[in-house]
Amino acid sequence: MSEVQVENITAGYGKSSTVVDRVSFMAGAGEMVGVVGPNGSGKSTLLRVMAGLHEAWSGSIQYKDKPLNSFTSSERAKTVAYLPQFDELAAAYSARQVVEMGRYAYQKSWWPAANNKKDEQVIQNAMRQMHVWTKRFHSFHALSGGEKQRVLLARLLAQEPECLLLDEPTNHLDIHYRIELLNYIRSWASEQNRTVIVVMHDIQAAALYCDRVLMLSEGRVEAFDEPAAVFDERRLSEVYQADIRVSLQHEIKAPAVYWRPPKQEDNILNVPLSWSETPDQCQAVSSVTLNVYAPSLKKLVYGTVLSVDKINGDLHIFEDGLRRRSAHIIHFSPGMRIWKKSSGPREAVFGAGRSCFLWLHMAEGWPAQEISALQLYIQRKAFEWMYYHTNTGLSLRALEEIMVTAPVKKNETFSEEQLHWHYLHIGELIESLLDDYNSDFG
Ligand SMILES: Nc1ncnc2c1ncn2[C@@H]1O[C@H](COP(=O)(O)OP(=O)(O)OP(=O)(O)O)[C@@H](O)[C@H]1O
Repeated sequence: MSEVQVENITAGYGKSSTVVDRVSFMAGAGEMVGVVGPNGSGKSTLLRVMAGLHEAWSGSIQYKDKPLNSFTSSERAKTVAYLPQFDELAAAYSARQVVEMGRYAYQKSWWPAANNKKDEQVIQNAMRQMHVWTKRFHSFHALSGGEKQRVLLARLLAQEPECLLLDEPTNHLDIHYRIELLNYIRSWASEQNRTVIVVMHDIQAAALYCDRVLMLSEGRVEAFDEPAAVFDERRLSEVYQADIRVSLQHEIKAPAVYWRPPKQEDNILNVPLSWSETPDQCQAVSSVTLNVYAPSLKKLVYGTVLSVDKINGDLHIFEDGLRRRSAHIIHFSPGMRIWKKSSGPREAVFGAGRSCFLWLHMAEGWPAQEISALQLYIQRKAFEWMYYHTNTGLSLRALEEIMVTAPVKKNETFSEEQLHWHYLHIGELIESLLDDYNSDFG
């Protein structure tokens, strides 16, 4: 059983610049742990410390309860194999000779020693696994970037270590080999009960393949947990300083992580959406029943909205249908109008000019925990759809302030197929509402 324990590691270069700051985590046998974080956050330095190639200022590393600094060099080679981010071999070795280097720790004389049967078998297997056996007589320097990377990985496998430390192993690999490599190291860890620690820039791959993820930011541990817990979009956006989105992927039970190029600021009208308790500016025309989740209130409010044919300011939401209990007001930009679909009470669309957004609503009451998964799923898909396919004029943040709820019955539960159905149809539903809206107001 292999196990890696990193305790309070602080490391850096020169005298003062701390690059890795009190990092602790552990990885168990059979586990694949991804190390993610922005450029310069200390990932490679941490890996070099773990490989025993860079000395930490303080803290300790243990493999199977044995301190790294107590290993002999051949014990270390049999325990940990490290793939650096950049590895340019100076001498003109053949691809096979590079892989043979992985057997160094097992040989009794100086390399290149005559390989025994076992060495031969391990070298061949490793090269075949990495699809470079046919390249064995080629000069390492004459290989493509991806072939070099696969030869270097074969060298690590030939080392037969307990733990692989890989610094961006999918560098230079095309999608086919990237998937193949990740599948391979994933099963190498699970089937042989060994450990993989892998630095990854591809967050989506980390979400798909890793059991746990260590996120570093400025040398410190920002999070260490399962991918779904670490890849929170606010955290990702803050750490990477980018607009990163995460949504549920029901088919593969991993979060889908993606990013967007920044939008031109002047294309976004940031409508201030806020809530208040007083209904005095209300212009009531007729009433519509809505369920609205107000993140700022952290609860579902449902009841009657006094719909108005023109909203030049505030939309009021009451917690009861009789307009007695506290009302909440959403402030809209001037000129925004309300439009009600005539065919039924289930949808209401509000918009300004050609833009609009949607509320799905139902009068049924429900316990928040039962609705939340479906509700969050649908509202995210709906807002994504609106953001990309319509000119709402609203920032995504503003859109998110008002959430879509779905028609559900009390105590109803949802299968994945139902969720999927909602996902597929929400776009069409919005599209048809938009068509109606545009023919009325376009
Ligand atoms: N040999 C070195 N000497 C001095 N400073 C270094 C050295 N190697 C790295 N650094 C500095 O340490 C910091 C962390 O570097 P490191 O390579 O560990 O980060 P990283 O998270 O792996 O980055 P990247 O994602 O770009 O590979 C950087 O600011 C870098 O400039």
